[in-house]
Parts: sequence; structure tokens; C-alpha cells
Amino acid sequence: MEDNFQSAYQEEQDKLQQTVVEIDEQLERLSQIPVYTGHDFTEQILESGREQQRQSLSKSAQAPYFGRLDFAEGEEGARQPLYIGKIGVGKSEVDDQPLVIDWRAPVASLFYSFTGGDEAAVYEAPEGFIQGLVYLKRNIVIHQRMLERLADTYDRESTEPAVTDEFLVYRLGENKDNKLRDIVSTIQAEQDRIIRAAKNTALVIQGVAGSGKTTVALHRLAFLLYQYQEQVSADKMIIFAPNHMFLDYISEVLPELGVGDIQQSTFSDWAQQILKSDIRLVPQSETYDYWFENTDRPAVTDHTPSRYKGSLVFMQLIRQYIEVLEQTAVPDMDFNPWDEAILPQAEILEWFNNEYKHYPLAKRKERVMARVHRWVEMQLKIAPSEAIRKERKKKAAQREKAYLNKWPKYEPLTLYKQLFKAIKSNSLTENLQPIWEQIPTDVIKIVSSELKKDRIREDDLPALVYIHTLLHEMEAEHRFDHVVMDEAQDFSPFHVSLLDHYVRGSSFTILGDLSQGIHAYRGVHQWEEISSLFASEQTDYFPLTRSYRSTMEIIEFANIILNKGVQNGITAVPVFRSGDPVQMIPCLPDSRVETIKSHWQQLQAKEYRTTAILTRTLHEAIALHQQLTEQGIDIHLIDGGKAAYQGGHSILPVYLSKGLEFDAVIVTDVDTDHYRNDDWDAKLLYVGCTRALHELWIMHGQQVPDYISR
Ligand SMILES: Nc1ncnc2c1ncn2[C@@H]1O[C@H](COP(=O)(O)OP(=O)(O)OP(=O)(O)O)[C@@H](O)[C@H]1O
Repeated sequence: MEDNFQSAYQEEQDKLQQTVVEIDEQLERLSQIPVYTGHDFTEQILESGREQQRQSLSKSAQAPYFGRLDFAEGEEGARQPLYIGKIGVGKSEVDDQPLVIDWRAPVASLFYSFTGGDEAAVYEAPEGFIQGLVYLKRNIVIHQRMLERLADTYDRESTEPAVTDEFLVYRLGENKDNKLRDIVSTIQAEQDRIIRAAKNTALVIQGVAGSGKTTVALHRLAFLLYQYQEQVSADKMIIFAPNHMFLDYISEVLPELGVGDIQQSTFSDWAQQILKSDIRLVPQSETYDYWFENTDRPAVTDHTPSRYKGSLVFMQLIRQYIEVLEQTAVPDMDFNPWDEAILPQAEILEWFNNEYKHYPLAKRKERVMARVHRWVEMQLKIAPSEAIRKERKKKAAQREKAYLNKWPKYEPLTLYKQLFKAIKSNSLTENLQPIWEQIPTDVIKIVSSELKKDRIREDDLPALVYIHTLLHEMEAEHRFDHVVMDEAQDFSPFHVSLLDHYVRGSSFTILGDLSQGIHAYRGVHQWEEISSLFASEQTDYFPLTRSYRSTMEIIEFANIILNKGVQNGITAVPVFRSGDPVQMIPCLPDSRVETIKSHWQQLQAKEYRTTAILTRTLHEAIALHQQLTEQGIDIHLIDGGKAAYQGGHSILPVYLSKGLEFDAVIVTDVDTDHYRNDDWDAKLLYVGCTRALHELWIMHGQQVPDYISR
């Protein structure tokens, strides 16, 4: 066994040596070509291709591949070792075979989908399904051109049992730095299916905490760019994430995968960019104050304002509102450019209702006004004298302006304000009465009161963007080739349906976890609310049930919270990675700060790179941060205000920890004074506990909630 390992090690050492030499030679050949700096467009493109290749090769030379797969095609094909890396490298001079195969190439899919067994393996290539035998699957760790580790996860010729998860467990056991990382060397079969799913499908993915949803979505983008390079471009892909800190946290994965230019945004930033106006938004902290700081929050129903404003019913009402506006758009008057000339309203209506019917409202108004102007010019041509023509022209210009002012102003916020003003004063036109009757009073009260202060809430943005979309022609620059919605349980059907107008072929990756739905007041409660927006052949559903982030002990602890505390909670299956038991630490009010401090110090002694204290509320995080800082503890506060994610040692309210992860976590105040015995608080705690990779300590007062196991 040891001998086998030695010879495998030597073989890989030699192979690495040879690969690195060949990559260096390719680089050398490229560097011999003088850099083109002239103005010829074709040459510029060729130069940019060479520059890209130089960069890829330099990167690749440091760690050319991470895996080897020995595959024999068909029944009699020869066994061929394939080396798989983050970037493909062209053919070797020695055997005319690709030096390194890109992880996204069809044959590389076997490296992920093949999980052992004697049967033939199959992968899908452009020319059809290819079948053959896998002989070896080997993980190879290379760092700065040095071979660091080998692990065979399958060997057809070995009598030893396969150790499929061994390398994965080794990877998962590493401490985390500040940012999310790529997982190309250990993508699991269930994740690979999502990454490689066809482009024009709305994928809905329910993934338990730590199942790699965010990571998988980012790898999927890299895959789509590779597989559909003729049809998609990076700058036409977007990933929507909940906040700027989260965007910063995930910002390094795509560059690591050699992918640039993909837009990464919050929905709110994107919406404001579409609306091209400075809209005053109610700060998110006010919403969080209401829902998380306040223990006396109301129950969530379909009439909860954010839920209602995210519903398809509201979307439909907005559409009807715009339709009614269409009926009353043309001013109720003839147009007289000067006293003797009359352009009858009936004629203008004819243009508006028939000739320009296919244009959206704002465009129709533009077209009609241009036509009116042309009509005026025709009339001016038949003026009896030049002096009269000049006089009429002047008058016509003033009257055209006045006539234009009689048309409604097609600006989304103005129209939204007009709608709610009319609703409030009960002065809606008759056709809109049915709309008004359906809107819950709370929605009318809250929206009107914010609009009075000249602000809107984030949950009003889908309606505003929808109004904009119905009014204007969609600019090509705003069309997407693919949209990723992360933390999708916090988005509404209105969000998704609206974005569907902006993406070609319903090409969506929509990922989330209903068990982590701590923003249930605005998000979906069932995935059907989203999947039902698409025709059944246009959508696909994937569950991700394995959790890769946390140890078995942490996952088992978190699963109990779900089982006991959350109705229909979807529990996680842990990877077999064992760690310390979850610690329950009693912490009474009199000695609370002292106890937290002393345990925090114990944790720091373990030299984890990232640790966190999660409090129930932001106010508690602020207070505890101050107390600990006064006692000389170096820890930074995450209060939702900063855009960058610093990593290191943090203190934050549990609801802001969504999406992040830390080597070790202390959750404070896990008692009935802080967490109620209800679904919502159980979800909050579930989110908090599943942030920990290796260690979880629970600090609690006298009485813990029913869903906590002691
Ligand atoms: N196949 C894998 N190999 C190695 N690590 C993985 C794999 N899949 C996921 N991980 C790791 O698991 C952790 C969780 O991944 P990620 O944050 O993408 O999960 P998530 O499902 O979005 O989590 P959550 O919903 O809890 O925020 C990350 O550290 C990621 O690197």
C-alpha cells in the first residue's frame, strides 16, 4: 500500500514537472510575440486574446490542475489519464493531448458525477452520450508548483473500499478566511447537476443551510459562460444578493474561476438604476427594527404589507392601473395650433388607439406628439404668406407645449403617488374602484404615509420598476442572458415575475432555503409561489439536502431546532465530519458579560481565523460590543451599515449573519427572554447555529426555548 502510494506520488511529481515546463514553454512562445499597440481592430482583438492567454497560463502554471480521471472510452478504448484544472491548457507537444482539461468541459463532468461502482460511466458531449469505464479518480493538491497531497477517491484496480468523502472532509476541515471560495476540486454530484443544467430553464433550488447554494450558483455562471459562449456574455448576467456586505463576501469566487464582468447587485440598487431617479428609500434598519428588535411583532399573513406588495395580485392591479391610464391618456380636447386650424381629438385618438397601439404608453405619447408636430408642419406649408407662416409657427410652438402639458406625466413615482392619493381620497375613476377595494387598509396607510414623507420602502420597488417597464420600451442594455437570485426565499413572486420581463428565455437560477425564511413578512412561504410563475416545461426543481459547512454535531443540533420548532422545516444531512459537541453554557444576567468574555477568550486561544458572537438584536450587539471593547477585547461590530466584509472576529445580530459563515460561533441569550417559542424565532436560531463550521457554543439564561436540546 505504502509502495503504491510512493509510486503514485512519484508519477504525479513527474507529471507535474513536465506540465509546468510545457506551460512555461507556451508562455515563453507567447511572450516572444511583440505586444500590439497599433490601431488595427483585428490585431487589437488578437492581442487581447493573447493577453488573456498569458494571464491564464501564468495563473495555471502555479497549480495547473486539481484532479485526475483515468477514462477508457467505449468498450475497447485505451485508458487515458485526464488532468482537470480551473483553466484548460492547450495540447502537449509530447503526446498531442490537452495538457489540462477545463473543469467545465463535458468529459470533466465525469470527475464530479462518477461516485464509484463497476458499471460504465456516461457523460453528455456535443456529439451525444459517451460511455466508458472510469479507472481512477484522484484529487491532487498543488500549491505554487509543489505537489502537496494526493487522495484517490476511486481506483478500479484497488481492493481497498472507495473513500469518496475523504478528500471532501479534509477540505471542509480547513479554517475559512474572509471570503467565500471556489469548490472546483470537490463539487459534489448533486451540485454538479445544478451547475450543468440547461440554460433556458428557471431552476428553483431548495438547499439546506450550508449546502453550497451560493457557491453552486457562482460556479453555474462560470459554466454557462463556457458552455454557451456564443449565446451569453458575462456583462449580461447578474447575481442578486441581499446586501452589499454579502456581495463583498462572495466577490472573490468568480475572479478565482477566471470570470469577470458579471454584475453583482442588490435588487434595490438595480431597480434604482432602471428608474434612473433619486428615490428616497426608507433605511433597511427601520424595517429590521420593526421585525427583529421588537418582540411584539404581528403575525404574518398574505395581507402583511410587504407580502401583499410582493404578490401577483398587486402586480395585476398595477397593470390594470396603467391600462386605465391608457384609456384616459389623450387630452380631452381638439388641438388648435392657431385659431383657424383644428386637429380633432378623434383623429389623435385614432393615432393613439390604433396606429401606435403596439408601443408602450410613454412611447405612444412621444409618437403621437411627433405626429402632431408633423401635422402642424404640413399646415404651415399652406400658409398664405411668409409673415403669417412665421407667426403661426411661433404660436404653434407655444400651443404644442401647452398641449403636451395636458398629457399625464409618465414618471413611475409620480404615477404611484397619484394612485395612492386617489385611493386615499376615494377619487379614483370608476374603473379603478375594484382595484381600490382589494388593497388592504394597512398597505394604503403605510404607503401613503411614506409617500407623504417623500420616501418609499424597498418593497415598493417592484411596483415602480413594473410601472416603468409598462411605460417604456425595454432598452437592450437592460436585457439579461441569465439571472441568479440568491436567498430567494426573501424575494416575492412580483420580483421574479418582473425580472422575467428582463431575462431571455426564463434563464434563472433561483436558490434559497425556506427553513431560513427569517424575512417571511416579505418573502415566499412555498416554492410553488415562484415555480408556478413558469410553464411546467420551463422550470425545474432541485433539492440540495447535504450540508457541507458544519460538523455533524452542529448539524444535528440545528436539525432538532427545525424538527421541534419549525413546521415543515427541511432538515440537513451532514457530511461525515465530526467535531466537538455543541456546548451549552449557562450564563446568568449578573455575570453575563464576564461569562461571554471568558468564553470568547477561550475560543480565541484556538486560533480560528473567523469567529462570531451572535446576539438576538442589534441593540444587544452594540451594547455587548461596547462592553467587550472597554475590556480590551478586539472585536468588530457588524451593524448592517458597512459594505465591506472584514472577516476576523465579529459581533452581530443573528439576523444579519444570514449567508455568512465562521469557524466558531457563540450564540448568546438563547433563552425564552430573547427567543419565543414560535416558528420565526426557531428559524432565527437555526440560521445562527448553522453559521458555524467547526464549533458552536450556546449561551443561555434560566429557561431555553422548547426547540433547544440540552
Ligand atoms: N462541494 C463542496 N466542497 C467543498 N466545500 C463546499 C462544497 N459545497 C459547499 N461547500 C462549502 O460549504 C460552505 C457553505 O456554502 P454556501 O455558503 O455556498 O452554502 P449556502 O447553501 O449558500 O449556505 P446558507 O444558505 O447556509 O447561507 C462554504 O464554505 C462552501 O465552501
